[in-house]
Formats: sequence, structure tokens, C-alpha cells
Amino acid sequence: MGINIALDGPSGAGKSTIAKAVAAKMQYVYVDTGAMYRSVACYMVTNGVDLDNTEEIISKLSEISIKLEYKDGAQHVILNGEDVSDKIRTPEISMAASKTSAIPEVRAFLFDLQQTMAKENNIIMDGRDIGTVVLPNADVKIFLTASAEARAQRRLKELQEKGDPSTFEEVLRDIEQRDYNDTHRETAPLKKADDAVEVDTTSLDLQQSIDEICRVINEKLGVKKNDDDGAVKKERTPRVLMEVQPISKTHHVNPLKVLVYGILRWAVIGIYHLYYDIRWEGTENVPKDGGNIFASNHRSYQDPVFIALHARVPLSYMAKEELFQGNKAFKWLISNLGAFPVTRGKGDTAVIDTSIEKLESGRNLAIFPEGTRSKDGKVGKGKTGVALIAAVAQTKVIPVGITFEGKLKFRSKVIVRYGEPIVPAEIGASNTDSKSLRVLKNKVMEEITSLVHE
Ligand SMILES: Nc1ncnc2c1ncn2[C@@H]1O[C@H](COP(=O)(O)OP(=O)(O)O)[C@@H](O)[C@H]1O
Ligand SMILES: Nc1ccn([C@H]2C[C@H](O)[C@@H](COP(=O)(O)OP(=O)(O)O)O2)c(=O)n1
Repeated sequence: MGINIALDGPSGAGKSTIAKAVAAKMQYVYVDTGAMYRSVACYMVTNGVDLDNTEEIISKLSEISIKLEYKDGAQHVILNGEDVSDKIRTPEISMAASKTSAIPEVRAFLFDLQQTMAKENNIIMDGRDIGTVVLPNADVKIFLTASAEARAQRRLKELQEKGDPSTFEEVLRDIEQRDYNDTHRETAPLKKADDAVEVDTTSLDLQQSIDEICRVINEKLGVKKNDDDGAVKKERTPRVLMEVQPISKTHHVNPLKVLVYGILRWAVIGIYHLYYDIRWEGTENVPKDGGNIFASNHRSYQDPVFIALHARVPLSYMAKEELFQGNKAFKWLISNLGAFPVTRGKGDTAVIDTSIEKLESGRNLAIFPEGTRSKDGKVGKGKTGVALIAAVAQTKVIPVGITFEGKLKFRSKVIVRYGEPIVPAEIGASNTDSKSLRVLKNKVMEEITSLVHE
């Protein structure tokens, strides 16, 4: 179960703008339930359904599929495969949504979808009934308001920017009509939950509103008192959330080094083709830039080289510290090939910092989540370290599957498969809380396993 923040209030109070900003700041998923109601209305309007004919509206619900997708940080609303993100924002659809959202069957239809999203992710969800009906146990509930005039003024500005000729009076009338519809419907009317914090934004500008909401959230997520026994509930502090700092992709490995590395790579690829019966698959999945994690099953000491040969930017990888203690020339060699030491079995936390530093410096990082080589070729369960590094750095993880029969020897048939990159935030792992790490680790191990067995 993720952390859930419920944000309710009337139209134009600032819910979606603020929720988006908070989601970006806290690396949460933003769920715009209004967009879902708008999509239902959009389908009805587009298909000529009479909005006073409740029976017909209900009968059409089974034809609707709604998805919220996240591309380049923006939320897109997909209705039956079509991106309707812009289409649902017209005054006509606003008014239609206000009408169709009063129908209990429409609400029940969207309720399941909303609850599922809340279960799977850390989310901030905005709407009218989130704190009262959809997420009655939300960790934080906020009721956002502003005077009808202030809200109408904001909407008018928005509409004017889009070239819409509506007047202030018309917009105010629409807002008041929708407020009336939303607060007077029988099912899940707009009202403040008893345990919600009310924030009035009438005299606050946007930044002040965002700051106030962040303050309320931090206060609520900090330490929560259990009303029944006065004990402090299991603390879910935002401290952990703050540690997530997506690495900056502005650091690049020296281009000359990349060029020399490229020439060497191709020379080594040639040698490897002579020595092994080797093939690389899925090379189109390898990002052209650095700062990515390659997570692979571990079969042999050659694995870092196998993985590196199709990555354009050099790789760093962890190697057991004993390798750095013996022969100085060997230490020099492996260090220059990107290895850095890790103390095994001691929960070496410095290695996490070093890994992040490597990624930040623009290098790629190879990790073998199983920790040790597999003798029989079976993929083990994997440790959480890979997920922790990926979650803290919020960077792509490219799963890799390495297969060969028995022991690696001259002319062994080797296949190295690169899978599609995993983006932590897209699979609900936008934090370092235990649920995010579990989700991420499981996904990485699943992908590696299926690449090995393809
Ligand atoms: N506190 C505020 N002060 C000024 N403008 C605001 C404020 N909050 C929101 N806005 C602006 O008002 C408009 C409506 O806000 P929006 O987030 O769409 O409201 P809601 O989701 O509650 O309907 C947006 O253009 C937004 O930039
Ligand atoms: N949880 C929700 C969310 C929206 N609705 C209704 C109320 C509104 O009339 C429509 C559209 O909501 P939306 O939040 O997009 O509207 P505004 O952006 O506030 O104008 O859906 C609802 O009934 N319950």
C-alpha cells in the first residue's frame, strides 16, 4: 500500500495545478479523477448520447476504457486508445461531466479504477469525494476552497489564453451551477471530510498555495498520533522520500574517452566473436547516454565485459574487495576497467554512495543483483541493493540476461540479451520506501529471468 494524499474541493480551487506540483516534488503519481469523469462525459457527447437519458449513459459504460499515462512527466488521458487530454477541457465537456458524474453507476465504474491506482502507488489524487468515499483512510486529506469569484477569475484567464470568448459572468454562472450540482447530488456529493484540513486559496497566489499544501502534507506525514491509544503510529516520514534525487544527466564522460572506448569495444567484439560463438540481442534497448544501470544475471567473470561491449559509455561495476588487496598491477587493471570494491555480506552502505557518484559522473553501472555467480544457470532471488540504487538515482534499469551451457570455454555459445529499460517512477517505484523497493526489485528480477529463458 502506497502513501495516499486526498485533495478535494470545488472547480478552480487550484487542485490539479497544486497536485501536479506536489507530485513532481515528492515523486508521487498524480491521479486526476476529474479527468476520468470528463472522459466518460466526452465519450457520451462524442457518441451523441442524450445527457438526460441515464439508462443510455449507463448502457454505454461497458464500451469505455480509460487510462492515465505518464509521458515526459505529463499526465495523458487515454480514452479507448485515443489521447483526449485536450479534448476533455472544453466548457461543454465540463458541464457534461458535472451532469454525468451525478449518476451512481458512473461513479461506481470509476471507483474501482481509482482505488486500484491508490493501492499500487504513492499518489496524490484530486477530485470531489476522494477523502470521503474513494480513500477514506488516506494518510493526508486536504479540502481546497476559494471564493466563487476568485475561481471564476482564474478559469476566465485560462479560457482567454485558449482564445475562448466567454465572459466573466458566464464563467461565474457555470462555476456556481457546477458547485450546486457537485454539492447537491445524492451520491458522493462534494463535502469536506471530517478529518480533512481546509485551505482557502482566495487570497493566496499559486506559489503560496503550493507552499501551504506542502507544509500541511509534511506536518501530517511527519509523525502521526493514533487517536485511540495516543501511541505514535508506524512512522512514514517524508525523510525517505526526500532522499530520492534523480541524477543529473548533464554530466558526460569525456567524448574523447568515449571515442577511444568505442574503437576498443569493436576490437574486443571482434576477438570475442573469434573466441566464443557469441551473439547480442536487443541492442536497440541500450540507451545511447550514460548514467544508466545494467542489471544482469551473473554467470562468469566475463559478464561485465559481455554487458559493456554494446554500451557506448563505459561501465563501472562492483567487485569483491579481496580483488583489490593482492597484486598491484591487477588492482590497477580492474580499477581502470571500471571496478570498485565492495565488502560482501556486511551491508556496505558506502557502496550505494559510490554507485550514485559513478552514475552522476556520467558512467553506466553494471550490477549483478544475485550477488554471486550462478553455477547452474538458474536466476536467483536477487537482493534489494539494485532497487535501492535505482530508486535513489531514479534512473533507467536495463535488464540483461546472459546464457550459456555449462562452463564458459572456447567456442561456447553465448547469448547476451538486453531488455527494455525499466523506469522506476513508471512502475510505481518513485521512492525508497519498502514497497517501492520491492516492486522495483521484483520487476528487475522478472525481466532478467525472462531474458535468460527467452
Ligand atoms: N492560488 C492560486 N492563485 C492564483 N491562481 C491559481 C491558484 N490556484 C490555481 N490557480 C490557477 O487557477 C486555474 C484553475 O486551477 P486548477 O488547478 O485547474 O483548479 P481545479 O483543479 O481545482 O479545478 C489554473 O489556471 C491555475 O493556474
Ligand atoms: N472525484 C470527482 C472528480 C470530479 N467530479 C466531477 C465534478 C466536475 O464537474 C467534473 C470534472 O472535474 P474536474 O476536477 O476536472 O473539474 P475542474 O477542473 O475542477 O473544473 O467531474 C466528481 O464528481 N468527482
